[in-house]
Amino acid sequence: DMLTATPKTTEGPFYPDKLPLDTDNDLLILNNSITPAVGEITYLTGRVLSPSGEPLRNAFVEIWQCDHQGAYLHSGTDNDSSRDKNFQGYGRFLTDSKGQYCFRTIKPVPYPGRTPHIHFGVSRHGQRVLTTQLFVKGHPQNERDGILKAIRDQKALDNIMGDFQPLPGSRIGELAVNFDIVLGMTPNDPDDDGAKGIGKSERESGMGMGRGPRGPRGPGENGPPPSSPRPEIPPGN
Ligand SMILES: O=C(O)c1ccc(O)c(O)c1
Repeated sequence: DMLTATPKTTEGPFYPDKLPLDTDNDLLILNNSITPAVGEITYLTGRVLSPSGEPLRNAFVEIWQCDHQGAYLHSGTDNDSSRDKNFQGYGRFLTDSKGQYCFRTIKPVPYPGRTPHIHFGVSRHGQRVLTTQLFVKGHPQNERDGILKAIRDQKALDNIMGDFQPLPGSRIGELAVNFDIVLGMTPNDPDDDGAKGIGKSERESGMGMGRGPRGPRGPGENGPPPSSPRPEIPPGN
C-alpha cells in the first residue's frame, strides 16, 4: 500500500543565498553564543519515508524560516536590520537509519502575506527530491494563504499541518511537533548512497543529534543549552 505523498509547494524567495557558518539542527543557538533566539521553542521531529512507508536513511533535510519578527536570513529582505542575530534561520540534518530527523527551532510566525510556515527541502543522492512547507494546524491565517489554497487534496493538506503541542514535562513552555515526510515515486531508488553528493566539508560539519558532541537534546530533556564548542568549518576552508 502506498502512503499519501507529502505535497510539494514553492520554494519561495528566501532560501538562504548565503548559508550561515553554523548550519546544524539547533536553530536557536549560533556557534558558541549563550544567547538563544527569541521565539517559542519547538522540537521538530519526523521521518523521511518512501512511498510505501519505508524509512529513508541519509536523506538530507534542510529547513529555513523567518525569525520571530518575520525576517529571513536572505540578502533580499527589507528587514535585515531588525533580524534576530541569534536565530540561525536555516538548519540541516541527515536522517538516521530509522529515517528520523530532528531540529530545535521556533514556532513559525506569520510573514506579510503568508500564514506561518517552515520551509523544507529534502535531497537524496545529491538531488532535491521534495520542496515543501510545514504549517501550523488550526492557524486562522491558513484559510487566506495562497500557497495553501493551491493544494486541493484534503489528505495532502492534512499531511503538511503540524500539530504544535506542549512538550510533555517542559516547565518552560516548549513545544513539540512531528512531521513525517513521504516522498513520491522516484525511479530506481537505492536506499542509501552514503550521502553522496553532499560536499565533504559540509557533511563533516553536519553534527546532528546523536552524531556529535552537541546539538539539541531530545524532547523531555530541558535545561540550559550546551555550551561546549563543536567542530565548525574553519574560515577560509
Ligand atoms: O511569495 C511570497 O511573497 C513568499 C514570501 C515568503 C515565503 O516564505 C514564501 O514561501 C513566499
